Amino acid sequence: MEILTSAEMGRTDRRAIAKGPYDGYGLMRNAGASVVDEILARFAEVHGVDVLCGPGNNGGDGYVVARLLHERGLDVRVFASAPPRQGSDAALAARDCSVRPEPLSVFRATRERLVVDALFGAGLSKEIGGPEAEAIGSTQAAGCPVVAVDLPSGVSGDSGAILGAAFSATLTVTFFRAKPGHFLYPGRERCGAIVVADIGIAPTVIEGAGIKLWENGPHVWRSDFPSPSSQMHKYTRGHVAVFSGGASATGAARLSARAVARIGAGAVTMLSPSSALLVNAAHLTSIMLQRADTLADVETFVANRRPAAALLGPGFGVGETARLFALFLLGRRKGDLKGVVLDADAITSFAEEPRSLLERMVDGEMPELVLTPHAAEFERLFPDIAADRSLSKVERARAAALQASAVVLLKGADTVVAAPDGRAVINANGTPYLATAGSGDVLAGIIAGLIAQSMPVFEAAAAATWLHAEAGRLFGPGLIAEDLPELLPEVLSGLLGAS
Ligand SMILES: NC(=O)C1=CN([C@@H]2O[C@H](COP(=O)(O)OP(=O)(O)OC[C@H]3O[C@@H](n4cnc5c(N)ncnc54)[C@H](OP(=O)(O)O)[C@@H]3O)[C@@H](O)[C@H]2O)[C@@H](O)CC1
Ligand SMILES: [K+]
Repeated sequence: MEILTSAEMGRTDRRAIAKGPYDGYGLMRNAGASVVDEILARFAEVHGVDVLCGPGNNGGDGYVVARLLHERGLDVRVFASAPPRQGSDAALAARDCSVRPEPLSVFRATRERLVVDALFGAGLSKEIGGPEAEAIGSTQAAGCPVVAVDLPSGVSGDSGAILGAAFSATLTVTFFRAKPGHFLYPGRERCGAIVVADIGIAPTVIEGAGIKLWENGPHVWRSDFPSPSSQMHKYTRGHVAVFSGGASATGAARLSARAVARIGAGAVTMLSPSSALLVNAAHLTSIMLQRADTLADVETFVANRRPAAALLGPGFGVGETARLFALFLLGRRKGDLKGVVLDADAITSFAEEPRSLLERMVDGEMPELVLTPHAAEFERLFPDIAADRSLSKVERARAAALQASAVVLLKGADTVVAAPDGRAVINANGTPYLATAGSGDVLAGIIAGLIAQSMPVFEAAAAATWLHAEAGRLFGPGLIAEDLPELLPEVLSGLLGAS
């Protein structure tokens, strides 16, 4: 499913109205009716409903909800912060609603009554204060259920940021398509359950509108997902080079290598410094092992063994060696090396001299780059982008992707993957159990393994994020990173079997 910004949704509304069959008030009636359907389906025991209406069209939806619930015999009260603008669709909705509005300043939430939050939606333009903030405080204190119309008021639809104060909804009903603020934190945790309602806008209305943001899922990348054929041998299924750290830091790279193998790459070679060869040898079976202390060692390996993808960073150590190896790999030709994944220490290694990475020579013949920073690593490599508080997480990842000519996977509970051409996904199937040591090493391995199997890099990074999260969900409590590669076969069976 596409995710639309407020501006894109506004354009979509206008196009839909121009195309028909619904005018603005028609769409608003459909929107209100869809909220009422959800309320009746989910809160059957509620008899009293307080509908809080703002001055814009979000408030207009609220008047429709109030009218329909009143017509069904529920005890409905309406509290309005300001009257709708004359001539607006909201004014029509208010006119048709026979429940007389009271001023929002007299509203006090009670535990037994449902609150419908129709104060602000897509048009939230400044911090919430005054009676609206008091209404939010009173609702939180009462602990009553809250149904948010479009967005919980106070949550920015574009960034998920909270402007002053925001409702914590039990349910949010949004229209046509979800907005970034439904998926990006902190907004996401304020939405409760999310329903995307059909209000009579045809999906074709956004065709050609240049929407480049999606909720991550198989629909985004399934057609590029590798499926092995009987004609393949282990090297055509992709050979991945994974770089190990020193003797006391080898576990991270082994987690990565295990994930590379489990995601279906045909062969994995661990490139290890001499100091760690014995430790790695003691732990590896199907994964090959190769000594690599110097750049010359890496050059020889790449020339002779031609890995399809390389992963550098997990447990590797920060410094000159990481920079040297990374820039060498990125200087190959794509025919020899499809892609390079730089994770963890490899990202931090460029913090002091980002230009050598960000301004490297790039042409279409060079290996693709995937960067997988968490927030702190992102800040080290892209301090200016990270400092710009006006940017949403999606916009930050996109700006970084453009600057680095790389796919950027910005981690978190709401991981965003962005490509230099502006395409981006927000991941929504994560679980808190994934926040465990080594989890990121496994993710990086899955990406490298998919690239080696010829999956395009943006799709590979998006697929890896989703599969990794699915594995985490499958295991649940008690998850450690070692479990994740072992769960991939089951996740893959579900994915490949279902299609
Ligand atoms: N046909 C359609 O398009 C459809 C639209 N639909 C519905 O319309 C909603 C969007 O409507 P909208 O654009 O009127 O914006 P909305 O969120 O109601 O607020 C704007 C008003 O609030 C004010 N305001 C903002 N922030 C404030 C603050 N902190 N404190 C105080 N005031 C503040 C702002 O003031 P201003 O910024 O102009 O000064 C303006 O007066 C959308 O979310 C969906 O629910 C559906 O019915 C389907 C069809
Ligand atoms: K709202």
